[in-house]
Amino acid sequence: MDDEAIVLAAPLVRTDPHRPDTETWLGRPVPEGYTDMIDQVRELLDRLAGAAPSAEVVRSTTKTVAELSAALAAYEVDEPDQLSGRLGSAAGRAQVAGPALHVDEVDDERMTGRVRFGRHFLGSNGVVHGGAIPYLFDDLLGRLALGGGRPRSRTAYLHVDYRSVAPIDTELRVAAFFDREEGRKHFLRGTLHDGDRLCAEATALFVALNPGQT
Ligand SMILES: CCCCCCCCCC(=O)SCCNC(=O)CCNC(=O)[C@H](O)C(C)(C)COP(=O)(O)OP(=O)(O)OC[C@H]1O[C@@H](n2cnc3c(N)ncnc32)[C@H](O)[C@@H]1OP(=O)(O)O
Repeated sequence: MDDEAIVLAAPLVRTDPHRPDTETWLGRPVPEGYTDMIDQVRELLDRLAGAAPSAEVVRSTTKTVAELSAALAAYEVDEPDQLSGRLGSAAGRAQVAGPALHVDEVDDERMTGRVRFGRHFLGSNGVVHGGAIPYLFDDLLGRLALGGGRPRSRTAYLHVDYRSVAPIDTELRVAAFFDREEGRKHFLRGTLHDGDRLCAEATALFVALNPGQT
């Protein structure tokens, strides 16, 4: 097994000091174990990306996943009642489209945290897919854009510079900064580091929505 294969086969380790099992959403308690379920789906996506299964395992996995989809379909809700992507203190807001981002510190102007991209986000050679990094920055900067009592806003542009490769299955550091405000325009920037090494940085404009604007 070469070094790259060893990295890709490393055990999945996820710890979430902010596990929000007691969190409420829309005044109702989040079902116990909800974030564990999301973690398991993340792990499933990582295992799926990394597996070359036998036909028998393909058949049984297809059947099991179809059964799980049917079970969840019975609980489908409209967007305002959705939990995934809405749990602010859960890793990655409990949204599996992006990586499990853990926010460590946040104030009105700054946010820091950690993120680990699993095998699901592999591009090639043990490196995170380039498309996954803008997702991370949009989410990170979008959250800070909403901080400090600022109004809802949408990303007008997001510019990402890839400075060096970002490895998967590695805890990376993220930081976001609220740079300045010009009327409805909010300028933010973010960084992604592996240790002291800068992997990527981003600048973004978020435009505050006018009343009634979706
Ligand atoms: C718990 C929840 C946490 C959530 C975190 C996740 C956050 C995710 C955030 C998103 O991803 S939002 C989805 C992606 N973005 C969009 O779909 C936005 C699509 N675009 C729009 O809806 C509108 O173009 C936009 C609201 C951004 C702006 O349209 P408006 O009609 O409201 O504003 P307008 O076009 O008049 O522009 C206002 C100012 O911004 C400037 N501007 C707008 N777009 C720009 C641009 N692309 N580049 C440079 N400047 C831009 C524009 O020139 C102008 O500058 P001035 O006031 O100085 O004249």
